[in-house]
Amino acid sequence: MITDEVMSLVDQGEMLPLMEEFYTIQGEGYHKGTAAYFIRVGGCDVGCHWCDVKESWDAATHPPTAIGSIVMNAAKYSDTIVVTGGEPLTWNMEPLTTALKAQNLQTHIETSGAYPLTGIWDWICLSPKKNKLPLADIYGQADELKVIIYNKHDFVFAEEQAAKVGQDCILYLQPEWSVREKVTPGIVDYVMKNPKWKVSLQTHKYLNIP
Ligand SMILES: C[S@@+](CC[C@H](N)C(=O)[O-])C[C@H]1O[C@@H](n2cnc3c(N)ncnc32)[C@H](O)[C@@H]1O
Ligand SMILES: Nc1nc2[nH]cc(C(=O)O)c2c(=O)[nH]1
Ligand code: SF4
Ligand SMILES: [Mg+2]
Repeated sequence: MITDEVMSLVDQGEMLPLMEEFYTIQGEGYHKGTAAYFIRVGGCDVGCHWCDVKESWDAATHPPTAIGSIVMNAAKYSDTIVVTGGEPLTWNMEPLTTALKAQNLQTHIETSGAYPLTGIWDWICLSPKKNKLPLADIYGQADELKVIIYNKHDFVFAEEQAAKVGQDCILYLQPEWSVREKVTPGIVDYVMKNPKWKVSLQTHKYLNIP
């Protein structure tokens, strides 16, 4: 049973519903190919029908875990920590990232931006979703924009989202995994015609690693 005290610590971000943590290679986006320790926090109500971690959605199925123990594990493995989910911004990321920075770790986040940006981040990967758009404030903070391409309209959505980020934000189109064979030729063609975009692949899935 989860006590009121634990619920209050989760509300403050001192504990987080931890789904899994693993040391792997960042598979996607700007830092692809770089070793990093992943912290996957449960809880997401954005509801992408093609989400590749639906098991993360229900926060109640993931044990509230003290951030001290999460950080202690992370520091053993890597100096680059990727916080993902689920939707990590469901929770207050201030305590976790403050503790990671106190250990001199680089903090990266993978987020849909659907909830207020909390925490101290060295790298923000914003991956906007049509069904729950990012809040206005995060666009100017994003270091990379990673739009998932599932169908043709997603290119239109990608341009709408790119119009909102800062000048230095790096722009990626990433095929939705289940339709990758169908959509990848269109992405290749689009990037050659619109070279401000780059292709991002989920390289960890090709490498058969987490
Ligand atoms: C599982 S999400 C978790 C973080 C956050 N909720 C988000 O969506 O950015 C991590 C990254 O995987 C991407 N992603 C999820 N399912 C995918 C799929 N089936 N194919 C390609 N990318 C996917 C998301 O867009 C996001 O960039
Ligand atoms: N290797 C690897 N790289 C990733 N980049 C973003 C991921 C995520 O699920 O947020 C992810 C992931 O799950 N595994
Ligand atoms: S926002 Fe992220 S975790 Fe949530 S459903 Fe979409 S891809 Fe999955
Ligand atoms: Mg993933």
